[in-house]
Amino acid sequence: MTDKLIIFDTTLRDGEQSPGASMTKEEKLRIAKQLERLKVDVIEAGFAASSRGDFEAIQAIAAVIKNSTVCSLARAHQQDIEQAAAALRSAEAFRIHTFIATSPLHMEKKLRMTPEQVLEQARSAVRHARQFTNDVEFSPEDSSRSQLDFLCRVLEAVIAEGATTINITDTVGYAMPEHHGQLLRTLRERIPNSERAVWSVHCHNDLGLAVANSLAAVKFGGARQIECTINGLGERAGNTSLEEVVMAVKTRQDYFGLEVGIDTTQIVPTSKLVSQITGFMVQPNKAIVGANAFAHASGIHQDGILKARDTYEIMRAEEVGWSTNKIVLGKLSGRTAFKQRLQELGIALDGENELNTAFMRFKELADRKAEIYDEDIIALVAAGGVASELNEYFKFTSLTQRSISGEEPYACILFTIDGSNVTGEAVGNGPVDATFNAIETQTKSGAELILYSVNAITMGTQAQGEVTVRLSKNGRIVNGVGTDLDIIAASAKAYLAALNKLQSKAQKLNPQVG
Ligand SMILES: CC(=O)SCCNC(=O)CCNC(=O)[C@H](O)C(C)(C)COP(=O)(O)OP(=O)(O)OC[C@H]1O[C@@H](n2cnc3c(N)ncnc32)[C@H](O)[C@@H]1OP(=O)(O)O
Ligand SMILES: CC(C)C(=O)C(=O)O
Ligand SMILES: [Mg+2]
Repeated sequence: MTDKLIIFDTTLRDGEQSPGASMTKEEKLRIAKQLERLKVDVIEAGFAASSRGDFEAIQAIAAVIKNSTVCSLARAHQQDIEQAAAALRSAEAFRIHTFIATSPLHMEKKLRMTPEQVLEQARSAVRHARQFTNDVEFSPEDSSRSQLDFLCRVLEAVIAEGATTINITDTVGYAMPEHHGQLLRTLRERIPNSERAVWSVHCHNDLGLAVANSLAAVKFGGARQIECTINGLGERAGNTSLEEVVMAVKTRQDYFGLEVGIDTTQIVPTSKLVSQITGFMVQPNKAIVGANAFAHASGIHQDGILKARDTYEIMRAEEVGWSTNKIVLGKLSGRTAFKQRLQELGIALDGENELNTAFMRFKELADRKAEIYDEDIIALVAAGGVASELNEYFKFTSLTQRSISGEEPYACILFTIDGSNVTGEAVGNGPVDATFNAIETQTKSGAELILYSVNAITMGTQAQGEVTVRLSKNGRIVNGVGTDLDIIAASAKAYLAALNKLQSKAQKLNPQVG
């Protein structure tokens, strides 16, 4: 029978130790329910003794989660362990996770304890935890900088006291994959009662090696539990990322020979939820859950993908919860991808010559524009050239805007319509509303605003703001994006960009419009 790899998620405990990722009880509960849908084996819900709020969050999670074991962290202290047990009491299945540092540095400088005192405290913590549950995990903190002989003594002692999981930690992300795998193997070989426990790893990403170290511990050290977090959230540079280890073990089943119980189609929804709640954006090129993880921009790859997805995809986007992979049209695209997109848009061109002409126009446009959207292609084919696409019909010039407490915000915008200067003035419920009203006094588009979102694309108070505006008119929906240091000016640019798209569609349907 194939061995199972236990997935222990610590997004709600170590993940929350990320500066800025603190979560409310309700937010933790939402994430815990999603982790249960993802079918993680163990949810570390928090550190019960750390605060009243965390205690209550663990209690609330323990009360509703039925299909995953719920766990709380506790120092090797009687009171911490009792708090953990009290918070977890109503869970269907629960685990107490107790820990104490075993490295010379931590014992001497932080705990100010002798190794013998640490050994005794570890032993009595596990003994105490076993009074509340048969499921007790013990972590020697800073394992990778601990002395092997001492580690063996402590671990043999805690297993004898009834610890059922032994979690080898790389607390500061110091380990190297080969050594970490070797460490696990040596410990399991040297400790006489090692077979009585499940061996686990908990790695940090300070050198970007958390996933590699975890997988090495599984492959070469016999670890059968990985501690990880969604999006790799966690203290400092974060923890092992759940999505990466799970997909590595699943995609390379031939190499690992292990099963995971995770419903991988829930990976992307979980990643999005955690990102939305914590406000930590996922970088576009992040493995598995980044927006570009299944996107193809270059012609040779697009051609390969359209002929056989396996050429450039080792996993299916759908397998991890994306609706599909993406072919992004741009200056590196080739004829195959362009032709395919025309077909998807229902545009039939007459023979290879027309296709070649359209493709040349597309390349010319792509050289000047980062990404080519469907509206661009429609306009490009309809207008018979690229010129109309590149000339912005509505073009931003400048904006004056005033917001004074107690007064209605006012905006005055200068822009061009088909090359002629116009000025619009209006008030509104807020500065953005006033700006959009001012634009409408001149364009009279009557379009409905259905989405407005702001993103900071650089850091700090000098951040470039990126605004997306989605407009709807006569059943057509378009997005406009605008960037500026001034968020209101970015909003105006985004609104005008969306109007340009509506305009180019209208021109295609009725060339007299405008
Ligand atoms: C590697 C990790 O991720 S460990 C988990 C880290 N997570 C957290 O620390 C988040 C929650 N922590 C907290 O809310 C607080 O630190 C508390 C409530 C746990 C403790 O608060 P305080 O009592 O004010 O102690 P403080 O945080 O200042 O110092 C920690 C104390 O715990 C001791 N300690 C640290 N780890 C352990 C341990 N595993 N077992 C026993 N004692 C420990 C330290 O030596 C120190 O003791 P001292 O006060 O006698 O010097
Ligand atoms: C408490 C332990 C498991 C930990 O988070 C670490 O060592 O990084
Ligand atoms: Mg940690």
